[in-house]
Amino acid sequence: MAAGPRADGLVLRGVNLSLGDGVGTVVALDDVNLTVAPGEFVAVVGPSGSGKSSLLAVAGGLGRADSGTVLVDGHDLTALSTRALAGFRRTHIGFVFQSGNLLAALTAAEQLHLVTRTAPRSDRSRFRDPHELLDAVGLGDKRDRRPDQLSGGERQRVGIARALMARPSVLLVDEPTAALDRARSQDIVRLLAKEARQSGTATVMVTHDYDVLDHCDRVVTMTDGRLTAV
Ligand SMILES: Nc1ncnc2c1ncn2[C@@H]1O[C@H](COP(=O)(O)OP(=O)(O)OP(=O)(O)O)[C@@H](O)[C@H]1O
Repeated sequence: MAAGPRADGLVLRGVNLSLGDGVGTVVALDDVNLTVAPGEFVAVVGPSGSGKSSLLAVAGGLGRADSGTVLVDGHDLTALSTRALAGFRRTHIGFVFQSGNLLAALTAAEQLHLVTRTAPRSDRSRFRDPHELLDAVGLGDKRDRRPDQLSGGERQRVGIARALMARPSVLLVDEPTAALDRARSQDIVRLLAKEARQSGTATVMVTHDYDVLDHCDRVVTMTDGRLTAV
């Protein structure tokens, strides 16, 4: 695997991305530069359509930039083959989505165990203990519940725990509080801040929720594909 210059956490340098083709082309990312240190918690705000989801996709290797560099723990994602990128993503990058994206038939503990079971044997030693992790996110007593037996905030906690199973270097979080009331939103973002610091995970959260920004170390704004510090 190609290693770039040593740079822990997440580094985006001069990243450009256009989407669509012909007359419909949109510049989703325009010379984006962003560094998130291990343990740092950065929020990304900005209008709808400004490129926030594109930023998470490129930072997490779900999509490829047209140009520029994306480093995760010093590894240049742009230099990896599609196959190598999929393996790297599984062990180094965690994703948390708006709805939690849980499997309806599985209990909270089973959602976490599944991550271990579907991973190659060589990756298994790095995983955290599902029970300890569910304790850490405040769900120790609800580990045997399925998603329909959990509240929205609890489902989101399971999603966060699942994303942290492989001890990722980078955690990418897309609007985690969109479906939650104010008190639960505060709890969830406080949990993300605590986990970022304790586990040293470089964490990026896209949000429209200005009430939760106090828990973040830094806030950056996307406007028309350009990133600026607040
Ligand atoms: N597959 C696509 N083809 C063409 N244009 C696209 C595609 N996906 C997104 N876009 C456009 O790229 C721009 C950035 O979209 P993106 O989803 O990154 O914005 P966003 O800030 O996450 O928006 P929101 O807050 O509404 O989720 C928008 O103008 C969007 O319309």
